[in-house]
This record gives sequence, C-alpha cells and structure tokens, in this order.
Amino acid sequence: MVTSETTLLPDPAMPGAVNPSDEPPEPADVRRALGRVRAGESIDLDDATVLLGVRGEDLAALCTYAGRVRDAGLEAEGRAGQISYSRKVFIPLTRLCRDRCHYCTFVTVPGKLARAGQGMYLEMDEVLDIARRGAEMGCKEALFTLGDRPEDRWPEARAWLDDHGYTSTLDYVRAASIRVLEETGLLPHLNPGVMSSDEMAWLKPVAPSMGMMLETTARRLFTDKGNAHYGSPDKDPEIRKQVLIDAGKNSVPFTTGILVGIGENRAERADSLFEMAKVHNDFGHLQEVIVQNFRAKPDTAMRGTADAEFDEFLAAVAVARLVLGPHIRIQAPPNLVSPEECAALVGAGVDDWGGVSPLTPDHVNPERPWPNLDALAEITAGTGYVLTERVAAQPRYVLTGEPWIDDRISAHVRALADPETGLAVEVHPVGMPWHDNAEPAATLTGTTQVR
Ligand SMILES: O=c1nc2n(C[C@H](O)[C@H](O)[C@H](O)CO)c3cc(O)ccc3cc-2c(=O)[nH]1
Ligand SMILES: C[C@H]1O[C@@H](n2cnc3c(N)ncnc32)[C@H](O)[C@@H]1O
Ligand code: MET
Ligand code: SF4
Repeated sequence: MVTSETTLLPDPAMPGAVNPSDEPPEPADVRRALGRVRAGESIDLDDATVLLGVRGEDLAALCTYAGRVRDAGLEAEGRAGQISYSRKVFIPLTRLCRDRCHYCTFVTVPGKLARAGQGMYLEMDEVLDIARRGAEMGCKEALFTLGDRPEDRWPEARAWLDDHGYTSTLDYVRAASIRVLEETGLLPHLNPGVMSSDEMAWLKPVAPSMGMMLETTARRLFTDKGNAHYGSPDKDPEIRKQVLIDAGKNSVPFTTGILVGIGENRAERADSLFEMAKVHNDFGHLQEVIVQNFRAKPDTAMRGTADAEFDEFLAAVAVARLVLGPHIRIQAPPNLVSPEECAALVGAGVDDWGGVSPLTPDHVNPERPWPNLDALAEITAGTGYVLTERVAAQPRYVLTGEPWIDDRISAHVRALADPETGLAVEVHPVGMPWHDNAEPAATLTGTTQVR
C-alpha cells in the first residue's frame, strides 16, 4: 500500500461523528443507564458513553429527562421557561494563528491577507466601527474571537504589533477591549485561545467573561498525524484543561465546550464532559458549556469528513445536560442546524443560544447565517419557551459581582444589566470611562469619598 508521509490531510473517508470505534450500545446497557437517569441518579462515564449512542425511542426518552433537568435549573434561578441569548457583534481581531486545526476555515496566512488587500489585524478604527454600529442596533457584547498567538509563527504579525506599539496579540486584545468599553459601552467577551493564568488575571478587568472551547480531551487527535489537531500546539488537551483550571482560580466567568464530530469517539466525548463537570465542581466558574456540531468547510483539510450526524449531536446535548447538571447553561448555536433541529435541541436540554448578531457574520461558520432575532424568538416560542436577552456574563455572575466581575468593569456591566434578574435591559450601550484602579465605583454612584 502506498501511503503519503508528507500530507497532513486526513483520509477523505474518515467518518465524522460516528467514529469507527463506536458500535451501537448493548440494549441491556441502555436500559440500565436510562433507568438511572429516570430515577434521577447520577451517571458515570460508562453510562454516559452508552447514552451518547442511543437512537429512536431511547433518544426521545433521554431528551425528555435532560429537558426536565434544564427546567429544574431555570426554576431554581427564578427564570422558568426562559432561553437566553446575547446580542453581539463578532470582532475577528486577527485570523492569523500559530495553529492549523484541520476543521478551521477562519485561519489564514499573511500572503493571502496581503493579496486580498487586508491587514494582518483589524485596525483599532475598524474594531470601534463594528462595535459602534452594533451599539446602534442594541448589541451588548463584543465577541473577540481570534487566532492563537500568531506572532509566534508569523513575522508579519510580530511586525504589525511592533509598528502599532503592542507587545503581543493579547496586549492588543486588552487595548481594544478598553477602547470598546470607553467608546461604545459594549461588554467584551474574550475568546483568544489558550491564555496563561497571569494573562487571564491581566485581562479580567477589561472583560466580564472569557471563553475557550475545550474541544475534546482526546489527545490522539493532537498527537497522531492526520487527525484534526495534529500540528496545533494550543489544542493539546492537557494545556486546555489547565486553562479551565486557571480560569477557575482567577474566578473568571468562563465559557467552554466541546466540538462534536471531529474524530473523537463516544467514550472520549463522555470523558470531555466529565472533565468540564470536574473543574466546575472545584471552582463554580463555568457559566455555560457550548455543545457545537462540526460543520465541514470546503477549503479545509477535513472537507471530506461528514458533518456531525444530528441524532449523534442531539444525544451529546442531552448527555451534556445530565453530566453538567441543572445550574450550568447548555448552549448550542442556532445557526449550525435547521429551525426544526433547533426545536429538538431545546427538547434535549439546551437553555442558551449563545451570541447572535444582527450585524456581523459568524466568522467561524461564515456559510451559516444566524436566524434573525424575530425568527429565533418564534422558534423558541414554538417550543414553549421565551427568548430572553442576557449580557456576555450569565445572570448568576452578574448578580453576585465580586469576585467574578472586577470592580473596574462593574459599572459597565451594571449599565446593561437588570439589578433584579442580571439579564439585559432594553438600552443602547454608551461608552463609559475605564480606569485602571478599583476606586472610581464610589464616584460613579455619587458617594462622597472621605479621605
Ligand atoms: O459566533 C460565534 N460565537 C462563538 N462564541 C461566542 C458565544 O456565542 C457567546 O457570544 C459567548 O459565549 C458569550 O456568552 C464562543 C465563545 C467562546 O467562549 C468559545 C467559543 C465560541 C464559539 C463561537 C462561534 O463559533 N461562533
Ligand atoms: C470558536 C470555536 O469554533 C469551533 N469551530 C471551528 N471550526 C469549526 C467548524 N468547522 N465547525 C464547527 N465549529 C467550528 C471551535 O470549537 C472553536 O474553538
Ligand atoms: C477561531 S477559533 C477560536 C479561538 C481560538 N483560536 C481557539 O481555537 O480556541
Ligand atoms: S480553530 Fe482557532 S486555534 Fe484552530 S486554527 Fe482556527 S483560529 Fe487557530
């Protein structure tokens, strides 16, 4: 047999969500696992692995139980029947990246940007223009999603940062976040890939929430040639697990999640869910867990891999709800499935649609436009729930404030959030000064400071 040693491309026949090692579960195992779920008992890794493979009536039953857990969680928070979303703009600060994930169409290279007449990074004016136009449309979140540490790989990125007076990509993220807060009032949610504990501590005063998808704990997808994360140093699950721990230690309201259908098997998918449950149990910082389905992109190495099969994805949502429990929001993006499938996701325990933009595309899935907000409200209403706007940080963290929300950004958050519910209020954000010390809060509320 002739094999190519040089290509990173996976075998085009490589299956998507249904991994070759995934046999249909044994009926006796399914009965036992579903019995535990029905009785409200906790499930272990083996049960979860079995449940990730159920179909038909068993899947319908699994979804019903997961939906009940979600309902109990919303009720406990005093917001029964609400499914949240964040009205946001997407700010792709840079599409250069030191990684090369085989599913990613977002990532590009300096030569391509130069040929298209585009800069290596968005200029500050471009960032502020997007945020300003978003504010006019009532958006309250500025999602900074970007490539990981491109300056480590690309001299062109390093040169751009040097020319503009930034020491690193994250230094630019911080500066841009401050300008967005000061000039538009939108709340930054930072999704710049792997961050160190010190970097998170340094970014925390400029953003009420941050995130990084765990993606998967399957290390072989990183170590073995041809797999989705081969050649992407920031996708080593050991490193990503440490980011989740460091976010917890720094009390950062954190968004993470799994990408379903990138070559992981069910046992690995279950392991990823338990890993997130464990770290949340230690720190309580996981504000939402995204269960995102892989969608093949024509210009990527995984173009020949099948999209995540919907039932496989639906089971992943339901099992995520059962493993993570009632108090974490389970988020699925409404633009990666059909409206009918969105309704099924609600049936499986979803209670958050994530960021939805009336202005900017989902640059990670550019071929999948978001439903407009009226359509999303209608889809949600059709399932018996009410679409409710939140801000970037989930209500529980907004309402608790310290230690989750740094003093330096708490006035910005309070300007957009209802003090009773922690959800979004119907305002158009306006810029407010940002100070690099924790004192001005008293001044903002008009309290006289005695020195
Ligand atoms: O529009 C998107 N928003 C993505 N978001 C943002 C999300 O939709 C919400 O805006 C935030 O999570 C705020 O709650 C992510 C946030 C993360 O922290 C980690 C990963 C993602 C992934 C996406 C994505 O692919 N597309
Ligand atoms: C921002 C997040 O988007 C997800 N992501 C990246 N590429 C794809 C794709 N082809 N399909 C679905 N999700 C994707 C990854 O999980 C990343 O962390
Ligand atoms: C566009 S991908 C999202 C941010 C980061 N590069 C990551 O993969 O985690
Ligand atoms: S998914 Fe993120 S880390 Fe991977 S190549 Fe794309 S931008 Fe880089």
